[in-house]
Amino acid sequence: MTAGAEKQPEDGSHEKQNVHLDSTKQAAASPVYTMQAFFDGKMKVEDFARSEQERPTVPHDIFDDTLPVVDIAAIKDGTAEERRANVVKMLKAAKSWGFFKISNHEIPLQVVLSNLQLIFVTADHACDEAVKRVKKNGKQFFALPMERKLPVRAPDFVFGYTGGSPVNWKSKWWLEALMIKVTDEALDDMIGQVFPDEKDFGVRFKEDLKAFFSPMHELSRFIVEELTEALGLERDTFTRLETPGSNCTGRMNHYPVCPNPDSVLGIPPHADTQLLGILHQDDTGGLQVLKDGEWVGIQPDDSTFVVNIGDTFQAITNGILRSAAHRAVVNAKKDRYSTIYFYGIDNSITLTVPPKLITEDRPLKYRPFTVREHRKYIVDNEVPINAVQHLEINPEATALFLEKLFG
Ligand SMILES: O=C(O)CCC(=O)C(=O)O
Ligand SMILES: [Fe+2]
Repeated sequence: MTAGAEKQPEDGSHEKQNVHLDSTKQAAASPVYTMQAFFDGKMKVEDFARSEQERPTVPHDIFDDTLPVVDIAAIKDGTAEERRANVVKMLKAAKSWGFFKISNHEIPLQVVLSNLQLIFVTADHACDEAVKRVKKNGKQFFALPMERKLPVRAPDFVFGYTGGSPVNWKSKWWLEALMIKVTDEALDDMIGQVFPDEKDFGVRFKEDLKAFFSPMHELSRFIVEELTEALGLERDTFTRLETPGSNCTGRMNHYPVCPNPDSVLGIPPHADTQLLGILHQDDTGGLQVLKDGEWVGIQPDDSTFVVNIGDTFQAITNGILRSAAHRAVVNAKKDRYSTIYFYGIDNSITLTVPPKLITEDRPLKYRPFTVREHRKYIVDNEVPINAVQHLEINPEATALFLEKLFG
């Protein structure tokens, strides 16, 4: 998730990866995180234990293979019939599951793996020369000692390194994550901070990250626009709200192996904030989606990515698209890694549902909101499962709004 409670100018212009603070100041401003406390011996696995009702009932390696798979190449270059069939399938999945897989997306897996292995290494995939070199040098981000990772931490819990959830939260997360705002400035900040003495490596690292982020960005826009058009709106109704103040973020999650996986959660049930996310998970398994009240394990496979609708897309489509709750469970055998590209629109613009999506059968459900305020709500409330509900309006307010809108 890309949640945060940054205290920054309302125009969002100064939202950046805050890595320049000196570490003493950072330490004072930032919470201590659960995995950090665990690695330091200050927390035990038992301290991560969830209540009976919250515990994962489905293990990490039990999957359901019914998640729809959408063929992106067929939408781009297929016959009219193939295109229609896949767009219909995608819209249906976005409404019912809030999740779908995409195949033939034209982003070579190696692009994801080789550059992200610079951050974390999934040994099975370590075939690329660059990856081997990085492994040997021990430069993978997550393998760095905590004191080198922590300064990349942003106190706003949006961009930077977080070693779990803040220890003072009720919810104790078993993961560490790196969130990178996808701008040149943010990437330079992060790389300069982590690898200050290795300029050549830094340049290559950044090139590799961008080689991943750029096509993910294009792919995200394409999917958003196809869904928008399928809803009967102008194609760029939402993508035109993308600005430099948008929240397009890369997120890398590392779930360390856990001796007692049935009692903890990597990430508890939540929905993502932005318009959509595109996820790659390694072959371990652990992503689970709430579908019709049941937790469904999503089978890892290297030929597809997993796409999910975020709260912002649900709210600005008047609830037509679904931002589904999902969670990550961990296991006792092997570390797990996942990588997500989150596509977001401007943080500060007031978003409203397009009138075309408000009908007698589907009255206006969500009040005007900004992405920034929604993210703040999510963090302030420790990432609740159905955060989007706080954007709902009550019937009286709806009637007033509709009267204003339609006279
Ligand atoms: O690791 C996963 O599979 C899910 C991660 C996730 O939901 C998130 O980072 O928001
Ligand atoms: Fe998520």
